[in-house]
Amino acid sequence: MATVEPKLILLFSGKRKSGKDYVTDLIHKRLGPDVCCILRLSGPLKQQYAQEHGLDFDELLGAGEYKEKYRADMIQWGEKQREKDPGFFCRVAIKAAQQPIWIVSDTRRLSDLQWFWREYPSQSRCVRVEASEETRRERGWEFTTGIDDAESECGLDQGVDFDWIIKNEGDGSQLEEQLATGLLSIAKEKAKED
Ligand SMILES: Nc1ncnc2c1ncn2[C@@H]1O[C@H](COP(=O)(O)OP(=O)(O)O)[C@@H](O)[C@H]1O
Ligand SMILES: C[C@@](O)(CCOP(=O)(O)OP(=O)(O)O)CC(=O)O
Repeated sequence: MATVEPKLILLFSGKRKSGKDYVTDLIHKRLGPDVCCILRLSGPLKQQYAQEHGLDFDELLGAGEYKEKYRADMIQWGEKQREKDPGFFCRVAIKAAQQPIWIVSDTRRLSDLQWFWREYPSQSRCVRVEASEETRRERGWEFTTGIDDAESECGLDQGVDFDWIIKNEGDGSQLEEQLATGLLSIAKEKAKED
């Protein structure tokens, strides 16, 4: 398990090219590396997948064609791991966490959220990053059968009452305002609960 008990965990999800990494990087810069860390469930998945398949881990972490080439097979491989142990990637991802606020940038399945809700019920908040298909296409997204209609992309489309929804359209000119008010609102609500 993690070496520190978190005060707040922001569980992010969103469709491909909705801006999960972009938004979580902005929040990380806003709060600072002493206060928060970004954790990725896909990190340990890609590392083990790369090891088992003799692939380049750094390339899989990138945003280019190399990752997309192996995405479908990584999804299937990852789902087989999750069937055996739904919390495996969550446990590995939080091991390095030292800061009081955790930003999990890439939850995709109810089993991901359920693990955090079970292990950290009072600290976990669900955040959804949304962008129109037009905006996502402008950022390089193309609908891919077997990926954009599968659990990896659709697993959290229903059944989640999100604590915060971030609209990340266009150049995101409204983004900074949303982040300021959203973070303040979550902090205030958490303080009332503690
Ligand atoms: N508000 C924004 N303004 C400018 N560029 C953005 C914005 N949101 C996302 N992007 C860009 O769009 C691309 C996809 O964003 P990313 O965060 O990687 O999406 P995801 O992690 O959801 O797949 C990246 O090149 C990123 O820099
Ligand atoms: C097999 C994956 O973990 C690959 C995820 O890679 P990224 O997290 O890099 O994806 P995006 O940022 O949304 O483009 C997805 C899964 O179903 O576990």
